[in-house]
Amino acid sequence: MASITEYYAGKSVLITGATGFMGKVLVEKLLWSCPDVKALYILVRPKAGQTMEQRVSHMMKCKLFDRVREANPDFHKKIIPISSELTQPGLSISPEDVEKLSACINIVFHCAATIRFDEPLKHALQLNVIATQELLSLAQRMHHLEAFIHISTAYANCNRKHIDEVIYPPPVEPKKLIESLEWMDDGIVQDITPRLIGDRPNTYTYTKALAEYVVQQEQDKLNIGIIRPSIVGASWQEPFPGWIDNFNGPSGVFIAAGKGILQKNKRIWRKTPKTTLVYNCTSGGINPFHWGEIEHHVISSFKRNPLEQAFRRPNANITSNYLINQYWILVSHKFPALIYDLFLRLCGQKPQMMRIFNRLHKAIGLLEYFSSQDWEWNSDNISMLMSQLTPEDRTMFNFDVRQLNWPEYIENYCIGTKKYVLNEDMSDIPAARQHLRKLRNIRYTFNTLLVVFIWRVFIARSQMARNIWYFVVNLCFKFLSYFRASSTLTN
Ligand SMILES: CCCCCCCCCCCCCCCCCC(=O)SCCNC(=O)CCNC(=O)[C@H](O)C(C)(C)COP(=O)(O)OP(=O)(O)OC[C@H]1O[C@@H](n2cnc3c(N)ncnc32)[C@H](O)[C@@H]1OP(=O)(O)O
Ligand SMILES: NC(=O)C1=CN([C@@H]2O[C@H](COP(=O)(O)OP(=O)(O)OC[C@H]3O[C@@H](n4cnc5c(N)ncnc54)[C@H](OP(=O)(O)O)[C@@H]3O)[C@@H](O)[C@H]2O)C=CC1
Repeated sequence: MASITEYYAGKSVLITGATGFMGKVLVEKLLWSCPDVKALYILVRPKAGQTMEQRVSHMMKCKLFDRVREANPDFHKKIIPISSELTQPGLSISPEDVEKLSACINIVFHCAATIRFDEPLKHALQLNVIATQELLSLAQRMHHLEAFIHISTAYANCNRKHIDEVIYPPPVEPKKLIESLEWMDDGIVQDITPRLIGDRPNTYTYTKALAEYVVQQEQDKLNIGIIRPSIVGASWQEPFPGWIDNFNGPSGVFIAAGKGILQKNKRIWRKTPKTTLVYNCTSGGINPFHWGEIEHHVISSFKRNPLEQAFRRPNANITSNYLINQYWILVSHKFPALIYDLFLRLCGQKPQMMRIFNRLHKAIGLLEYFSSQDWEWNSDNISMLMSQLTPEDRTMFNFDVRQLNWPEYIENYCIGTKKYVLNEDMSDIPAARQHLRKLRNIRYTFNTLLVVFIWRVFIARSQMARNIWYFVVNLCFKFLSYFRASSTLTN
């Protein structure tokens, strides 16, 4: 049997979403571990004032590609960008490019998607479902296609508690939904979205479930693999530990905790042979790690490697009680944010803390569905795949999460958010630690002053408080006199 590296030798691969988080990692891994791959065709759109070419050249300068660049400075020659806007008919690929792709592509990886949890249904449907249909049509025109790999999510069927590696019946026939949404204006679609998505939390998981069904419909014509990752965080080992470039999933919450703007949070739990092969890529069943443990390691990691200019010391205590949670949001988030914004105003600066907290609460609210429940994923196909690999491939393409050391991983993850998301320098750590010590001293001083103030108010107003105070002071004096007397006797 050929090794994976041998399999890819001389092959042409088409990748959608190559400019995204997972797509970039895939491109890097193929270039590194399959150096004889013939070409990687990537579908890219112009964006944010940058042309397709500028975006690709910028992407290839990313630190992620350091080892590939070192091994082969001409690696960019293997990356062939194809202009494409996935929401347009025919993916807006030019006829010449369609011809080119039809003639040469051997493997397709479909990574592109909108992963926003608040995406309007029409747009999520357009990108996650209709674009997938369009890509499948294109794939059928490819004369040498060997596999179509669709990246889904382990949460596509999050309305179920036990999830097997099968395609479940879709919540609605995608074709019918597409037809009916076509004539509706955005307002109506927004109104009926909660009814349509039913027991799923957002349009993302809903449209990803529809996309799986759409892909499955082509199983007689194509060799299909559906990959369902759960939560993808920073890189584990390759190309180096801790690479991450976005705030998605738990990353934004980790950063918020590190910056000290997440003091209390709602209870979060552990997440714990066919023509179409589905792979549930999850770790909960084989190497579980609880959200509570993650919290502990994130906080201690950020205490060792603090983020710059933290608002407060890293913290994120977990509570399941709604009222306590609301209390802490008020006392620990809104009140300090108001004071800080007032301070900024007085200094002639723009207030920003309240805006940051509001955004954070919105994000936490959207993530809560996933962090507060448990799912059980069957991962037999993943185990089967692992058992079929040669020992060399198992090392080169290691996805055995049993070997993952969570505390070490979380440490690298937190450092990764500092270095690659916030672009902070590791040499600033002593100054950041000094800043944390200053924050701790401010907190101690503030708490002491607060206690003294409250006590003074009590003493002024209550006879009982005065009596207690005199009793305690008296006790202290007696203790001191006893201590003095006994030390004089010993001498
Ligand atoms: C210590 C605690 C330990 C416990 C932790 C527990 C955490 C629980 C987490 C559970 C995670 C579960 C995830 C489930 C994943 C499903 C997996 C998938 O399939 S798919 C993957 C899952 N998909 C997702 O995760 C997507 C979830 N995200 C969303 O849906 C949206 O971002 C949003 C609705 C949350 C905010 O929308 P909106 O308000 O419109 O804001 P925009 O997005 O437009 O960003 C505007 C700007 O702000 C920037 N920025 C963003 N966040 C932060 C931050 N935290 N801070 C600072 N900045 C942040 C952002 O870069 C941007 O900057 P720029 O480009 O302008 O310069
Ligand atoms: N990240 C995670 O935790 C998980 C991700 N997944 C799945 O993995 C896949 C990749 O996710 P991830 O890399 O995190 O997502 P990103 O948001 O980082 O990347 C999305 C990619 O899709 C492209 N894209 C979006 N809209 C269009 C469009 N209209 N036309 C052309 N390209 C477009 C983006 O291009 P551009 O740069 O131009 O915007 C980008 O390359 C998705 O299918 C997602 O469902 C599954 C489970 C977990």
